[in-house]
Amino acid sequence: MSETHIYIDEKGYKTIVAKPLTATNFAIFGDVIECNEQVENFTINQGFTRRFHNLADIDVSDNDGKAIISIFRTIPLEQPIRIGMMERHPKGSQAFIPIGNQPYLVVVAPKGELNLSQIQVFIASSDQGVNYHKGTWHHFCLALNEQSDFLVVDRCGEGNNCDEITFIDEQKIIIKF
Ligand SMILES: NC(=O)N[C@@H](O)C(=O)O
Ligand code: NI
Repeated sequence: MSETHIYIDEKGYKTIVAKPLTATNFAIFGDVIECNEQVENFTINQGFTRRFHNLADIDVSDNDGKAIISIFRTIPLEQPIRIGMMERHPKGSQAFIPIGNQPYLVVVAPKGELNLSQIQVFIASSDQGVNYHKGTWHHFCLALNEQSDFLVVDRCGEGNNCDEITFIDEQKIIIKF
């Protein structure tokens, strides 16, 4: 990825404009969990259910880890939201599936050494979940508009599974959408 997504706004602040979340534009970061005709789907349960099959790669087995399900009840940050941290989970994937009806923000950067110029921001609909692949840099869960619940599937196990980087003021990035 060459071009940066960051520009300097009229007040001199680093700024990123959020883009709509699609499986294609999120592919290097992880999976988008949604029902659409592009994913494998078939009817089950005597035709009363359509199964949208195998939507995300849940990768939690490092160091005998296991998958757990939690609910993150999240309140929105004050706007304009200014990104001041990024984290990654080196031992496992982490999936967020919205339970309510609100959109939310997804802030990511590619695995490896964190490169601030490669941060991307997506706005996800309440019909879309995301699964961060192991090592994908991301901001912690970002609700929009109102308190929102997310069903979270991630790893429980031995060893550190959360590397966090806090930005100095000049590195912080405002999100516009
Ligand atoms: N700390 C924690 O469990 N949450 C973060 O990993 C997050 O991505 O929200
Ligand atoms: Ni996380």
